[in-house]
Amino acid sequence: MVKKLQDTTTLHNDVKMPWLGIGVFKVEEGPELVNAVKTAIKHGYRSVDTAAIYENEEGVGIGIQEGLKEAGITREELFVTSKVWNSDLGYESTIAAYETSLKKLGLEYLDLYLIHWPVEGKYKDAWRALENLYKEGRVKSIGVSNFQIHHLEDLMKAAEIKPMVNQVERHPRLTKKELQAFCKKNGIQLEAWSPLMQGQLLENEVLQKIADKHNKSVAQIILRWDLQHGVVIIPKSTKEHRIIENANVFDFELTKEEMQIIDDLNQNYRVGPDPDNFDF
Ligand SMILES: NC(=O)C1=CN([C@@H]2O[C@H](COP(=O)(O)OP(=O)(O)OC[C@H]3O[C@@H](n4cnc5c(N)ncnc54)[C@H](OP(=O)(O)O)[C@@H]3O)[C@@H](O)[C@H]2O)C=CC1
Repeated sequence: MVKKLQDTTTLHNDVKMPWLGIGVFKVEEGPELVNAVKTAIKHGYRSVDTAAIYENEEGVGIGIQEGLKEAGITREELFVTSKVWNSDLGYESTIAAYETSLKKLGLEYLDLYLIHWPVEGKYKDAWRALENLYKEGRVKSIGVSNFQIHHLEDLMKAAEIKPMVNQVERHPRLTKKELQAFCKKNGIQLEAWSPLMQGQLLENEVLQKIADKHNKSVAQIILRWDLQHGVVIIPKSTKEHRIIENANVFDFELTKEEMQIIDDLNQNYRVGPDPDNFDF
């Protein structure tokens, strides 16, 4: 059972990944971004999730440097994720994209590098690039994002190394039960993006009732539900009180019945694009 903010899950290559990190999607370069990353590290977060397409890797890098300094911890104590964007998928272009991300972040390596979207006809070459970066020791772990079961099956047929992580949209309205089971069976760690459904679930009455019972917020109930399902979470907030709130999910436990009630909220409803039907 996950007990504290700095607890980790062990990926199939034995790398340890924190169960909880901060996401920074849609946070533009500038002081708000730098502060969010710094504040998260100050409050004990040890994982940061960004992507080339967010166009904020430079600010994330500054936030990391300042956060490490203020918290008095080393780079090795932090887990940093970025993602290669669709237009860069390809062998050489993916390697080049990795270099660019490192440069922008001001880092010498990433803990996790992901293929952002499963662009047909492109993700296998990109995966070979990730495998080589990994084999050369230039990235600690590699994975994918927005991959459905059939994408994973297809990739694994050609792959030498199995993805360590699959980061997908997941929240109580989109529980992805089959994908979760598939990932578990194959030793692929599932990670939830938009775990709070971008803030759209926070008024839900069913969740509010459970929250009241535990004297917690709806956001905390959802995040706890993920953790108890063995899913890594990266909620985004730029506000200090919410950054603290979202990390305060290690001192209570949902009952089996409560877990089931939340599972039953599933409607296969997405806030983001469909990985089987996107055109970017
Ligand atoms: N791989 C992929 O394709 C994708 C990955 N991601 C990653 O996942 C991360 C999280 O997903 P994201 O889409 O940002 O959405 P989230 O589900 O994390 O929701 C973020 C929204 O909820 C608000 N919020 C956060 N905490 C609370 C709280 N405790 N109470 C009330 N409101 C709250 C935030 O506002 P405020 O900041 O004002 O607090 C923000 O508007 C991203 O930042 C990104 O790193 C996201 C989308 C796609």
